[in-house]
Amino acid sequence: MNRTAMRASQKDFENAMNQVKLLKKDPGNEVKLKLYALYKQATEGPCNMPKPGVFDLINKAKWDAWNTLGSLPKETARQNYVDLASSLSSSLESSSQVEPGTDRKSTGYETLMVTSEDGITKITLNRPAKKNAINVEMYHEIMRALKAASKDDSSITVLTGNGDYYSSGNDLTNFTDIPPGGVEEKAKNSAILLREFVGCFIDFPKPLIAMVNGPAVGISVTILGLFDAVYASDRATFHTPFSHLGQSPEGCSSYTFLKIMGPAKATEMLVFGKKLTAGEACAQGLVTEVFPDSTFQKEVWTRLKAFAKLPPNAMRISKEVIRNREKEKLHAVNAEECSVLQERWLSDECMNAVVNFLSRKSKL
Ligand SMILES: CCCCC/C=C/C(=O)SCCNC(=O)CCNC(=O)[C@H](O)C(C)(C)COP(=O)(O)OP(=O)(O)OC[C@H]1O[C@@H](n2cnc3c(N)ncnc32)[C@H](O)[C@@H]1OP(=O)(O)O
Repeated sequence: MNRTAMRASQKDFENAMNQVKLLKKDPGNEVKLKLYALYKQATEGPCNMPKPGVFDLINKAKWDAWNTLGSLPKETARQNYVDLASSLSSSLESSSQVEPGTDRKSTGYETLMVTSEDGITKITLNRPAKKNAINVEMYHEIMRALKAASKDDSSITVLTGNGDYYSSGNDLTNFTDIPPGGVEEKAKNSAILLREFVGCFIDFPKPLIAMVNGPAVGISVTILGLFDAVYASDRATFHTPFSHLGQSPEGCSSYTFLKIMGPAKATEMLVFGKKLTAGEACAQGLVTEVFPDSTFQKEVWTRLKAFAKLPPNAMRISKEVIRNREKEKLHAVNAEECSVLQERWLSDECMNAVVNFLSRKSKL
């Protein structure tokens, strides 16, 4: 077909936008910038935004991508958007089809390893090169894995990390993927995602145990207050640097941490970002027990295998008795924390912290 003769209709364009929303795999920042630029060119014409400041990295990248399209006609931009979306959905869909019998096929997860054995479902955060930072795909996969574990025939569920970190918390590049509705829409979508994610931990019906194999940051720490037991290697640290990041507590920690360690110690962690060693976290009640790193895996698995032999219904009902009267309160706290964060994510304090990390000017 002669491509220059093709003209994508408004309907084709809308279908292509839906196709992009439904992609199962992240196409990467470069492609997302192209899509953004073509969308803006197709709907508004040539770039009409003032050039953002040099430190406003995210908006600067978007401005550059749009501005590069010069005076490309709206119709051509619309056609190019449709072509790009269609090539993405075929290439990303086919690359997600793997040979039968491979690990990926057997687990169906991109960012996790999930195994079930000896009555224990083990969910391993598996982005070691990124210190197991939780990207949007991982949030969804953890929720999917928890829902599956709540229904499988295992008695207990374990969450741990692959590599030297347990998790470095929220993947800060999540903030760079801005939808057409802008940063407000991004903040709203993130608050919805976070609320659903934390809700899965509040409602998880079986004993849920964290094996904290190394440093833990941000949301990977706060949700520990919703686990039934937390075993830590003596290499682990616990760090919630929300003020440093212009953010505020989540994971119900504004409630659970106060109950667990009292307001003074909770404030040191949640407001002043004090990093705790595993020993300190244990002394304050956030961690159940600390093990030397050299024997951590062996000692904890021996214990977990013994737990998994206990009658599963008794364990489930005991958890219900212990936790159920708190559930309503926890959901209310979760909702409130998410709504405060939705505002925080739009603040200069938060945006500057993210830009500083992404431009490699800061680390925790
Ligand atoms: C949508 C729901 C939102 C829920 C709200 C959640 C809030 C939080 O979780 S707040 C906490 C956010 N986390 C951080 O601020 C941690 C940022 N990371 C760091 O400060 C450091 O990376 C480190 C201290 C965790 C580790 O430092 P280091 O040992 O020097 O290792 P690298 O920095 O070289 O990291 C290797 C590699 O991994 C990338 N990475 C690590 N953490 C994150 C992260 N949280 N987000 C995105 N990327 C992360 C890092 O950029 C390196 O990548 P490459 O340069 O590509 O190798």
